[in-house]
Amino acid sequence: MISIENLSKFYGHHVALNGVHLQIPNAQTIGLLGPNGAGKTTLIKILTGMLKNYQGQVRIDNYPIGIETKKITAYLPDQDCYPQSYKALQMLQLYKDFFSDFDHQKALELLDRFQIPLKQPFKALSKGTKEKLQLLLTLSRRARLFIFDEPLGGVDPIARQEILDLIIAECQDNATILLSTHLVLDVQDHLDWAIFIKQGKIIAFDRVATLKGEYGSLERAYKEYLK
Ligand SMILES: Nc1ncnc2c1ncn2[C@@H]1O[C@H](COP(=O)(O)OP(=O)(O)OP(=O)(O)O)[C@@H](O)[C@H]1O
Repeated sequence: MISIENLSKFYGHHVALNGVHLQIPNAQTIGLLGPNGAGKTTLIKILTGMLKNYQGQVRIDNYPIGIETKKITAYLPDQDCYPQSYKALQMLQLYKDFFSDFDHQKALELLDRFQIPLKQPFKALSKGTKEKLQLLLTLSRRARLFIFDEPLGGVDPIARQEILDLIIAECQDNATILLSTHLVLDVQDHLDWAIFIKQGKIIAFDRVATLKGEYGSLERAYKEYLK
């Protein structure tokens, strides 16, 4: 699904990604895990076409990053990208107008399921509610690749599990999910694969079942690899 060869990214003299190689399989849920400043967001920005100035080869579904890859990739942008005065139903309309693969009915059902207030503008929603709304908009696209950069930080633990279950359900429809998070404990039972990244280098890329078998838990493996 995602093929990355010898990818490096410099910000001035600072190296954010350093010779990254990754072959990410189709229809799997992959955690992108690493400490602050490891290069996770930089990698995601390259995959979503937001960063263009890099060295190496990156392909999604055999296409170089561009219009074709953007069509099949649903990415959760940060909150600043949203019209702050829009209410939830206006957000749905915006997505419907913008993305031909947007499933409006599914989004309506998820609005109800997550009890998103319909009368408040985006800017008046709590942090966690904003995150839920953004997530459900992203998940309502019929994309082949979903990329989430730290989607769960403001969400309470019960909703977090519900959202993770929802994300995983997408994968059963043959989508690939790349999820960057610091919440290793919360996601460890939801992931098929884990990428450990540190200082711009891939430290490990393995099946979560293998890592759990070897270290007892994904969290322990994370600590061992990234200490
Ligand atoms: N626009 C930028 N200009 C200069 N340096 C940058 C820029 N963006 C990121 N960096 C640097 O590149 C490195 C990787 O940053 P990145 O945001 O990709 O890390 P991250 O793993 O997403 O971190 P976090 O978990 O804290 O979000 C860091 O050292 C960061 O300071």
